[in-house]
Amino acid sequence: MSEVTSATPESRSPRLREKGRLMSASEIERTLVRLAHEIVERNNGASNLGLVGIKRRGVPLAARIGTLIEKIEKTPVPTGTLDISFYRDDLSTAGPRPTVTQSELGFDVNGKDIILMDDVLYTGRTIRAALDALFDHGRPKSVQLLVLIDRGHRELPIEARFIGRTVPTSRREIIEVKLREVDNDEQVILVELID
Ligand SMILES: O=P(O)(O)OC[C@H]1O[C@H](OP(=O)(O)OP(=O)(O)O)[C@H](O)[C@@H]1O
Ligand SMILES: O=c1cc[nH]c(=O)[nH]1
Repeated sequence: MSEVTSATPESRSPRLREKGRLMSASEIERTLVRLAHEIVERNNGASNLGLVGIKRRGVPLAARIGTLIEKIEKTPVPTGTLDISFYRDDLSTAGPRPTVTQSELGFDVNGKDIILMDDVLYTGRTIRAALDALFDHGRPKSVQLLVLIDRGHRELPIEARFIGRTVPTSRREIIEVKLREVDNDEQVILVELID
């Protein structure tokens, strides 16, 4: 039986089937606590750190990890946001009017050890674009990548230093990260494309 969801083939949404929950809200929270400790341990403290979240879900991750590091080290960590939609190398497939927004980093990245954060690492193209955007703001001492989920299938030589969970996936699967600040829900689920 074929599924018809709209008048034209172009506007049909792919059918998705939920395969299971990978992380609950409390598992996400515990993972972020562990990652905050790892960041501090591997950087000998937090004094030279700057946190940068990639819109959309990297932003609440950076904010939460910033709060956790502040609790551990008793010092605030500069935290900013990158919106990389303008820098993606696949704009032609991103829709007719991709949004272009100014990034508000809000602190000087020069000489800092930057922890760049996103929810999912897949092909690596978002991170490549984020690095371009970041270096438009200055020259950090280092850039270390943190992702909540690494699902494999890299198309570029990009690896994360801090990983919440490594999830082997097929290309027909999608990881959906839901965070309360963005989605009014909190979990990570695995879904499968069935169209
Ligand atoms: O490694 P990549 O192949 O670049 O994929 C990873 C990116 O895909 C998702 O963003 P998406 O473009 O779906 O936008 P969203 O964050 O607004 O959901 C996710 O949040 C990562 O940023
Ligand atoms: O599975 C994926 C791939 C890219 N981005 C996501 O959010 N999930």
